[in-house]
Amino acid sequence: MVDILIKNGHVLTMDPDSGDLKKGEVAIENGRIVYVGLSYNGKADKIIDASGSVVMPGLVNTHNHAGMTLLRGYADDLPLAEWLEDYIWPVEEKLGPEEIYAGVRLACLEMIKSGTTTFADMYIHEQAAARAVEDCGMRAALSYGMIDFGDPQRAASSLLKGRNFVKDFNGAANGRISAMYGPHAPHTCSQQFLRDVRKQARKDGVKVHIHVLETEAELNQMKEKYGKCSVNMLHDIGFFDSDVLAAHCIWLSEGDMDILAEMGVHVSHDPVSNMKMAAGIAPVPKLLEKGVNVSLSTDGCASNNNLDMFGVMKMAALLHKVDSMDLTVIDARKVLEMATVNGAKALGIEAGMIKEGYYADLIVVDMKRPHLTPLYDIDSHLVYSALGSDVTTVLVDGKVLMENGQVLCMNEYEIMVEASKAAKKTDSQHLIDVLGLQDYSDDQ
Ligand SMILES: O=c1[nH]cnc2c1ncn2[C@@H]1O[C@H](CO)[C@@H](O)[C@H]1O
Ligand SMILES: [Zn+2]
Repeated sequence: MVDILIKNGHVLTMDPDSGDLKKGEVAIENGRIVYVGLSYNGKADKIIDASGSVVMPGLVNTHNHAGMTLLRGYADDLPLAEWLEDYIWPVEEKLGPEEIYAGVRLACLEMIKSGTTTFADMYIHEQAAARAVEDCGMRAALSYGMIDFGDPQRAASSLLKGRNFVKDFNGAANGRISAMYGPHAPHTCSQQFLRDVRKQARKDGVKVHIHVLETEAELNQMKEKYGKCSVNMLHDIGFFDSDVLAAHCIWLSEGDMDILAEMGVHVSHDPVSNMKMAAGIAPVPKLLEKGVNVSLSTDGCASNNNLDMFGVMKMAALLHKVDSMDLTVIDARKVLEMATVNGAKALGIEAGMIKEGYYADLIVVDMKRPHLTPLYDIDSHLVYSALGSDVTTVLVDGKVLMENGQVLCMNEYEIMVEASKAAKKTDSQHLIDVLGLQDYSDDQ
């Protein structure tokens, strides 16, 4: 007797060995997939009928600042440096662990509702993020965002926070949480600090998550300070390895791409954020050609402004088509791979494919919708037509977090009220709070 059997769906395994199963069955026991095939010969405690739907691996969002849901729309349409330095960083000072907990709960709700089962995060008060992930049942690779700005005291306290976070949370929530080190970026962290973090991560056996060359300003700053770009600087101090997840990677030279490929660095691509922040266009087709593992991500909600990976998939495809003026440069299947297989690979988790022995992290996408009719090509629909709201059922670690559009792992209403209240801590003059436009007080 298995725990769950998913029947009657079109199973997109994303596993090259099994391919797609037109009417497949997936059996789940103790959080793992124990059978993928045409017909399971056995009983199950629970049957999920996926008729008219696609069953596929849950999406993996490899670069987020989940607590930034609280800053959604807080400061838009500003130059990136001004946005970060004059608006985002000062307001983050006002947010404490309770606010971040509310913000990450909101992020998890939004991610679950749009088919994301795992995310990688880098932010402040990350213990609160861990608590939110533990409570809601998602899987996550979390890191404490560390910045020293060349100040040795700040370096020491940042590293201590990062170390404590790794000590307390790596492997937490029954293994659903893995911890990473999260040095912010090569231009906001000193070389010595980056060396120390690198050393500590190797010692602790955990991965590293960092922003790399998001802006041309970073490239210029690095050239001025070190006489070389971020990639060369990091390479020269021995920072790179196959345990490094580098977000953005926009301003790369041909040589930089070769270094990333040679060192096995994973690149997280944020097409929506990059367009919104006018940061530039990452050379994704070239990186893929060189064998770099490129995954997809939303970035934080202050630069996206939502966490819908379906939107990210579509934008990833469109951006590189128009950039190269070549429609064939990236196809729907490649984008799906980036959002599932490649994401799981970057985070080192046995997910991203529906495969025996892998975690039962999967989603059901309803194909019987007006904007998905008629249906010629499933990959095409998932990337170019589907929306996060087409996801009806979500499982993580073999637990059903959402079923038929009903979120089971948290109270949606309560999460929105709590997040709206937490946003008041920003002291923003513009906040239309829970007593204004978003008046939930009379409901229920
Ligand atoms: O697009 C971005 N570029 C650089 N930094 C960012 C971006 N989005 C968020 N953060 C900042 O990274 C830190 C992580 O702990 C936070 O301060 C967050 O505001
Ligand atoms: Zn970021």
